[in-house]
Amino acid sequence: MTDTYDVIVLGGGPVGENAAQYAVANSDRTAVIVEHELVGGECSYWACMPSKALLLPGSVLDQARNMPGVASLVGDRTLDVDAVLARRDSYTHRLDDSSQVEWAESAGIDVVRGHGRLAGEKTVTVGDRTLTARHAVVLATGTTAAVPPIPGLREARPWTSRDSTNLNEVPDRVLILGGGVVACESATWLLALGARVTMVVRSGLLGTSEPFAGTAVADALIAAGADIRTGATIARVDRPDARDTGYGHVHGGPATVTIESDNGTDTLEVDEILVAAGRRPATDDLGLDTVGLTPGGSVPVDDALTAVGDWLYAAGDVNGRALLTHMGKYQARVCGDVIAARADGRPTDSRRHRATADHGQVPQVVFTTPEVASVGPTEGAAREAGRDVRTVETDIAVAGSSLRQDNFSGHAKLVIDRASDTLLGATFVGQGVAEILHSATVAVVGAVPLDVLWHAVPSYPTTSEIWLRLLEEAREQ
Ligand SMILES: Cc1cc2nc3c(=O)[nH]c(=O)nc-3n(C[C@H](O)[C@H](O)[C@H](O)COP(=O)(O)OP(=O)(O)OC[C@H]3O[C@@H](n4cnc5c(N)ncnc54)[C@H](O)[C@@H]3O)c2cc1C
Ligand SMILES: NC(=O)c1ccc[n+]([C@@H]2O[C@H](COP(=O)([O-])OP(=O)(O)OC[C@H]3O[C@@H](n4cnc5c(N)ncnc54)[C@H](O)[C@@H]3O)[C@@H](O)[C@H]2O)c1
Repeated sequence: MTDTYDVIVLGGGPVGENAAQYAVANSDRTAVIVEHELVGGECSYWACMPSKALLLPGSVLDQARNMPGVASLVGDRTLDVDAVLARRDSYTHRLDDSSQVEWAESAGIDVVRGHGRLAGEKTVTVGDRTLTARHAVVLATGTTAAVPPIPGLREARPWTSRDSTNLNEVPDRVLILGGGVVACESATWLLALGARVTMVVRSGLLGTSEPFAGTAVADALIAAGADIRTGATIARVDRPDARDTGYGHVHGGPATVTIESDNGTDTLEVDEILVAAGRRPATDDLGLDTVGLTPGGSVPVDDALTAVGDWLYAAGDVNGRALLTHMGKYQARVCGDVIAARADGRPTDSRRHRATADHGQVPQVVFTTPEVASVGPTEGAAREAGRDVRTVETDIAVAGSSLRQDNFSGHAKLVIDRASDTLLGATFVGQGVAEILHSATVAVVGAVPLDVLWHAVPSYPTTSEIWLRLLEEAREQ
């Protein structure tokens, strides 16, 4: 086994895999992925895949309940919890990464198990082994769940997203701390699986989205039974019988949680606490100090994903640019292309060598019921950035969306750059809007003028007809 590779990648999540693949593609370059847990990373086993597998059955049930001819078959039946969890397990391969390792090997990429650390320029240690890179080291170590320093919280062994996505039993009473994406998606599936949910939220839900998105999701969660405490935080937690029972099991006896809110102080007894309060970059123990970087924070990079010289790169969650799998994999493609070009002595000044979409062209879908699909800045963010914008918005119950389910409700908004009359951002809320997001992403990235978009005719009857309503509104302004 060699200890010298052209490219060394630390972290075998979706981003590390893609960076390695692109760096060696169509060449005789060698690469190794160093992974201390499972190849496939957070996304495959503890984040995107299990969460989406848990969410879809609830969404299908909701659609069925709103579809005459099907609703009477479903009645007031609830989800088959065992079947939902079994399907989730099939997507996470029961935490077995052998198929991902096989993929790496088939792509000519070695996998080394263990914790990797930088040890100076182009040098990585894994246990007592020292690896040397001829061309590049890529940091793709992702993030871990942040647990705020609230008295008694850490000692209570609360659930994090790893537990809620890998739940093996449904706690009866769950308190969720946070109002971001993890909190809203987890609340959606926990309610659908029969838990009683209280959310403790500092301000509104989905705070970085258009405000109507958070309101729609909050209304839906409340309708499903959630108790949402806004303007609230946890002051302390007491859980005398906290135990390490493993991922997705209730971590001991009940917890008493003291909640401070605009309405005063309240205590609540719950069976589990889910902390969904953001992420921390996995850089504490990565040897960043050996190359002049500061441990603990995100690794700053330029648009070529370069962190130090022309050899150290950071892609995906670890650089803090956009904590999303698709954006991390996009960065990995850019990063791999840059490594390949530099190794071959080719120029790196073309568009494919710059992760420009990171700057205000980031698409995201929140898979709640209703879904929230957005790209680019909100109106507020655009104005804060000094852009001169106009907006159009409308409720969506066009022919196509109304056909999807009775009582379809949804809302859409475009943020338009006044000077160029092109789209900067778009937000859609409603059942099934995830699949129309890419049309907006193409319009934003392509800077398509609205009078050109007018000629992109949506098919009838589809949810995409919302485009026509929005463009009509824009024309009338
Ligand atoms: C509950 C949840 C749901 C999500 N759902 C979505 C979604 O639907 N869509 C979406 O786009 N994004 C989603 N995300 C975000 C997504 O999971 C991340 O953006 C994505 O996993 C980032 O990929 P990554 O490869 O950068 O990091 P990770 O997936 O975190 O992978 C990093 C890898 O590095 C390894 N590692 C870390 N340090 C070392 C070291 N020193 N040595 C060796 N190995 C190391 C880790 O074990 C891990 O395998 C979700 C996140 C959460 C928490
Ligand atoms: N569908 C998706 O694309 C998807 C799904 C899940 C997660 N993700 C990504 O994963 C990342 C992490 O998600 P997240 O929801 O953990 O983070 P987040 O940053 O989206 O939300 C964190 C929430 O916790 C709250 N919070 C933080 N500290 C707190 C404290 N001390 N007290 C009370 N509240 C506190 C914040 O106000 C916010 O509401 C996000 O960047 C998200 O984009 C994406």
